[in-house]
Amino acid sequence: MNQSKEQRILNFVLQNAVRGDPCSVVDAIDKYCSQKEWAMNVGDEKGKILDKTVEEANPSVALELGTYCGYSAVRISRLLKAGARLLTVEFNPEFAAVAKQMIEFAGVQDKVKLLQGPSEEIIPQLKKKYEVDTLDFVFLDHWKDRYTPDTKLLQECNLLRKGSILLADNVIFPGAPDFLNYVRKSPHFQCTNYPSHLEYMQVEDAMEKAVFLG
Ligand SMILES: CCCNc1ncnc2c1ncn2[C@@H]1O[C@H](/C=C/CNC(=O)c2cc(-c3ccc(F)cc3)cc(O)c2O)[C@H](C)[C@H]1O
Ligand SMILES: [Mg+2]
Repeated sequence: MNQSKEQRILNFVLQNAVRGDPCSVVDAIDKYCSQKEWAMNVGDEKGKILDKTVEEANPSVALELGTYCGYSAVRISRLLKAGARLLTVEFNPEFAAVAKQMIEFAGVQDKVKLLQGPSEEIIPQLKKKYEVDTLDFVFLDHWKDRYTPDTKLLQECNLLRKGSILLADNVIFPGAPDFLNYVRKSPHFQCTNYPSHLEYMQVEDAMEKAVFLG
């Protein structure tokens, strides 16, 4: 059975990155996906915005929706302080398997917990099953039409606190118009837009930061 693109990306990392070095894993994925096969990783340009926002949040507990190959899970977790953790949610078993190996090769497995399943089922379990009080940082990068329902679900489950930072990828391309509408109109969020470009392309994209005001 021939390999998937995601398995080819993983193999390139295993052969070209340095085990235990998260930066080399991120660089290897960017190299492969910019030169060989495009893939929907957040990429380096938007990745730098992600880095700055993670550093601003300095989270003890972070959540990512849409692990895919694990690029942003490795990118986020490399910045986490001692004892901090990232919970990343992926419902596709093939992608979860690739991401698990990616995370372990990068050596960040002690900081990252990969939760396999749909976000709408996992989010309501975070407090009791995963011992989360509130989330300091949330990265939204899953199906774009799920950003709004999952943001509402995070609020309903009391998982956000005053100052919790949400960061959403792709608010221009492919676009998340209802999410932009929701957070920008809501009195509970203070929003900032970060213009950028689609990963590995010269297409306009942007990220949106939404700080929960309580
Ligand atoms: C319903 C269950 C919801 N709950 C869920 N629960 C758990 N996991 C979920 C859920 N919903 C989805 N996932 C997982 O997250 C991943 C999905 C990621 C989606 N990302 C995009 O679609 C995108 C497209 C482009 C793009 C740009 C230009 C193009 F030409 C083409 C594509 C660029 C980008 O940066 C993009 O992030 C993964 C594939 C999928 O299994
Ligand atoms: Mg994306």
